[in-house]
Amino acid sequence: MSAHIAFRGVSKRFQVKVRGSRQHSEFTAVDTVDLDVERGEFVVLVGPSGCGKSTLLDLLGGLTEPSEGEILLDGRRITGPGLDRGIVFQQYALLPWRTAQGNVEFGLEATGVPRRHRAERAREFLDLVGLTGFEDRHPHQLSGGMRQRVAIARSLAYDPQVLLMDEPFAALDAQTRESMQDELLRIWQRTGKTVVFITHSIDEAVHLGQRVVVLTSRPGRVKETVAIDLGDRTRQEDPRSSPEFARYRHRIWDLLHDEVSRAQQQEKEVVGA
Ligand SMILES: Nc1ncnc2c1ncn2[C@@H]1O[C@H](COP(=O)(O)OP(=O)(O)OP(=O)(O)O)[C@@H](O)[C@H]1O
Repeated sequence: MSAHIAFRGVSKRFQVKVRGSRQHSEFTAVDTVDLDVERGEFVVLVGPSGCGKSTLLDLLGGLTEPSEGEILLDGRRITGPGLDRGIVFQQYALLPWRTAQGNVEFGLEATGVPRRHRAERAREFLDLVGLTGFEDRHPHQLSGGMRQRVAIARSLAYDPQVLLMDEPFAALDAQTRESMQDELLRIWQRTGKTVVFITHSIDEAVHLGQRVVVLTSRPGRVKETVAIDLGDRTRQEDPRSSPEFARYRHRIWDLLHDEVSRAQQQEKEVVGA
């Protein structure tokens, strides 16, 4: 059987202006990526800054098209955005003039959910992310973590098969971030969504992922995929402090270390060019 999500030889090149000239050159951001994700899986992508993580997620979201190769969702080629994929970015992208409830309902307006069901559905998903009682607050009346919960509720409410998350917790303080990670694991267990998650944090990757995909420095390729076998983290007292957790953290750190050094060298070369 074919995978739920399949990247098949996916490359992405951008045209960039050559400095001091009118000419353009091609810049390879992502190079021949092959990756399968199973239905209901939680996959985390890590890699040095600029290695093409967001580009891969944008491709999967259909926000941009591959220069080569294709991405299949249940065997169908992705050619644009769709309600089968929900995206949560680092910045909340909420409508400031709408309440939490209104923001979640907004996500449902495009899906043809009848008006009378929208309010009920929005309440249900706000409850799922622990925001019962905050329905009538506007984004500026909510904390960063709460705003991100609204964004997650909005994405989940229209029932996408896949949740794409681009550093969704990066702007949060350490404690809020950890509790959001646990919240997300619970939501993932309850909803059975497929999650593709980007992070810079090795701890976050190990805590959340069933598999962590380590990408090379630019152009992004799959360097190695690490299967994480830590059991159900939501049932453990302090899962981040176990020796197994430390071993996975070190393994991924090791894989990333060389790539980050290479990426920093590349940056210096670009600045010095
Ligand atoms: N529209 C674009 N035009 C030209 N270059 C682009 C474009 N979008 C991204 N890039 C370049 O492609 C490379 C990959 O960018 P991308 O944002 O995917 O990296 P990333 O791994 O998500 O980075 P970070 O971890 O810093 O967020 C970068 O060098 C970036 O400058």
